[in-house]
Amino acid sequence: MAKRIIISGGGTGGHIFPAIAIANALKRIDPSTEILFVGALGRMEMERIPAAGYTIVGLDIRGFQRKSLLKNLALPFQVISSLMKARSVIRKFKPDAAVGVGGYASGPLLYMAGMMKVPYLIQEQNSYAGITNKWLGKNAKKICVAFSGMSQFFPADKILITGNPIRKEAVDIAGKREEGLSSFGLSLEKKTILVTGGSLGAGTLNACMLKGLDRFIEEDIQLIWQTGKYYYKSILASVGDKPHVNVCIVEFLDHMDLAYAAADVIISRAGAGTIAELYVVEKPVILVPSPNVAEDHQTKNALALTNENAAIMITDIKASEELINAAISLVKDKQRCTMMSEQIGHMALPNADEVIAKEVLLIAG
Ligand SMILES: CC(=O)N[C@H]1[C@@H](OP(=O)(O)OP(=O)(O)OC[C@H]2O[C@@H](n3ccc(=O)[nH]c3=O)[C@H](O)[C@@H]2O)O[C@H](CO)[C@@H](O)[C@@H]1O
Repeated sequence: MAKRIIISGGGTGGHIFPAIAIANALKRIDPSTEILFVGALGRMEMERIPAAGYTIVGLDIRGFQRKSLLKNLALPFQVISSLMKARSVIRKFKPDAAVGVGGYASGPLLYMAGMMKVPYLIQEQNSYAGITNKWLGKNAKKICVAFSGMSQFFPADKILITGNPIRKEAVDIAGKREEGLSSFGLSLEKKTILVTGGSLGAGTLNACMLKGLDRFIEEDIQLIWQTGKYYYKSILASVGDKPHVNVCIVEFLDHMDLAYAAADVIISRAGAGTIAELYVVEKPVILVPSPNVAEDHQTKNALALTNENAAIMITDIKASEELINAAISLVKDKQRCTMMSEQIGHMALPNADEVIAKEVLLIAG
């Protein structure tokens, strides 16, 4: 009989896209699987999940606001109302299993799933687990992770190292270089650097690109520059409405495959999902880990690559000084690019999406 699965979580692309990858794999294995997403109202998942063709229900839940304690006054009420809504969603949808990918909505949904005896699986993308996932891990049937050493956060007998699930369409780049460059209005003859700050963009990378823009233009190197939603308008205001022909500035890349295919070199934050994709697209990459994440986990993500000579890492603090020169010399160094592409390709854990989907179906009975 067709299984019914709830997938919960979101907040940033780092949680949303693995969730979509798992859903797509569930559908590939059994197209009759019924999937319902549960996210947080007002967050990115409320747009991205329907765009991927799935139904989502929103809970009115936010995280703890460290910057404004006043804003937390409503938090206990939000938690209670989210738990009630999670209970009614579970009652109505009657899932055989639930999946949590992290983000605000995972907490109330998985807690209620546990209370209502719905078996659940957690997918943890990072080498560090937050407090909610650690707590939810106790009652999980399975915890799928991408890094070793996760038994410090979760019961060892429930852990399965699967790697991070990625959307197949985001990394399907074979034969798409020309289409990719044309889609960004760029020339096929010139070297091209893709700059991505993860799903929300990165202030440091944007500042570096602004500072180095003239250097790239002098060197006749093309840029696909993803700014992120929050920075887009101010970057355009600084660069001017009509940037140089070598430069394509976008708020968000809807077709990662075309951007990856067009790039000779990639400059990126070190989010776990992006890294899992970089393993597969096999391009030379410079990682600038975000210093603003729990336990500095992006540096750990990046070190896994630099230890294998599979990427260059530049710290956030040194980026302003070093990034532009490093990128220009890398894109001109064919031999180093080839070596780095080979090394990064060895790190892929393919088919994480299907391995996880099979585990979900297993716990769903
Ligand atoms: C600041 C922050 O909290 N970052 C965290 C967040 O990163 P973030 O949300 O940036 O997520 P990742 O880097 O893991 O993945 C980004 C995802 O967004 C997609 N994408 C990105 C840009 C774009 O324009 N279009 C697009 O589709 C990428 O293809 C990728 O699938 O979640 C990750 C996974 O939990 C963590 O490792 C990061 O530390």
